[in-house]
Amino acid sequence: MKKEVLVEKAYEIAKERYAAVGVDVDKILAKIQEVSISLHCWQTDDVVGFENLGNMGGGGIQATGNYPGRARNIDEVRADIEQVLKYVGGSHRFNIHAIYGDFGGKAVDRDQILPEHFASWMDWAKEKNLKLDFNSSSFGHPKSGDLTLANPDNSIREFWIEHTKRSRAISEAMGKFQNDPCIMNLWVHDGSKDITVNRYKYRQILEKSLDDIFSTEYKNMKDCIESKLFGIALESYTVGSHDFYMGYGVKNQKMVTLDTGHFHLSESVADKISSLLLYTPEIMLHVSRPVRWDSDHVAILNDETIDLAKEIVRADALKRVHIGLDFFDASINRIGAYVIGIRATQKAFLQALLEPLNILREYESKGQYFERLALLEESKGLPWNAVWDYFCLKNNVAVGEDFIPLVQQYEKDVTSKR
Ligand SMILES: C[C@H](O)[C@H](O)[C@@H](O)C(=O)CO
Ligand SMILES: [Mn+2]
Repeated sequence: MKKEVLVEKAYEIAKERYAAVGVDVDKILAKIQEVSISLHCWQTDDVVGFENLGNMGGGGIQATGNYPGRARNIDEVRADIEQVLKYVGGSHRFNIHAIYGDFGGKAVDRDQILPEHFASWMDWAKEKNLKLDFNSSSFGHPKSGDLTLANPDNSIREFWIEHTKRSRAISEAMGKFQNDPCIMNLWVHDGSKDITVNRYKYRQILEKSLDDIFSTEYKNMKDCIESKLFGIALESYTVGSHDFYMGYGVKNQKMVTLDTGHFHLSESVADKISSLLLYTPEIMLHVSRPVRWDSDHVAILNDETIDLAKEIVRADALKRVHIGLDFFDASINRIGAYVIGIRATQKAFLQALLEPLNILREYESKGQYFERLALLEESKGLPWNAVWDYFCLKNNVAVGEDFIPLVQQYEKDVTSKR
């Protein structure tokens, strides 16, 4: 029997199976189609960028591995992303770091970047039906050091404030161009390798810098601020900790970015969703996979990602939570890495949407906790994968593992020749 027919048959059976627990699968299919994911640009090239200043590395992050074929220029990034998009259903976004500007071979320092350096990205995104998001870049620069926006040295701090203000202006230009708010993430690695006796002082400086940066109001961009547990070589102290940004975000009604790799490994990021939703307008996610530390492994369909998606759906917050990816694995085929991570994130949200929530909530309201636990357990085995396959089929993208040979072919034809 043809695979298409099998997928359609399985979908019809799944529909009935889900209907028995009160879930309308056709409606869920329409919802998952709307779940948009912001694809990070930096898995294409191991977070190097195109600044022509000589990326210094460092600044709290590090891509590991040397799999051949990383994108070496903007055209290769675009070609790779276009390839990735062939294997994922739905319409998505593209998230650019400031160091990926189209600088035309010139050395443009970070306090000099302008919207025009991103004009070709805007045109490309429009052509590909992608909306853009943006990030200021504090790492990999001679002025990165241990401290940027929290630096007591005026000239260094002002340099980074200027960079971040310009990044916001670029985000505004992108948002206006695409007629949809561009979300700008601010993550700085600022911290200390060893014990510091100035925790309060650096946080005070960071707060002042942020107040200055955010003093310009924009209509077409939204800010989000990302904490971290620690950066590489900055293990003892992080100025922008979760507590810091949680406080800043609540006080100033800014979006907080939750990167799933930025917490203690046994800490539940999913559990943070409902608290943040009560006190901040929206949330940004960086879906990642920490292995023992913030290792930025490719996102997979693990309990953490499923729980995160479930908490968002249970809070009816799909419109208030923006889903971005953040992993950079340089040890495997990079196009394959994207496809796995995007599809895993979509699958997690599909599972969340298929949860028989009405019955589960009814049980809970009546104190029927055995029944609640039993249905939670049984619903893990409901045929969500038949719905997933059907979603892929309807979107004309590879069903199941069929994308593996396609990614291999692109490697053979394109990336292996770089
Ligand atoms: C390159 C990204 O901005 C970076 O990964 C940041 O989001 C982060 O998570 C740092 O650990
Ligand atoms: Mn991140």
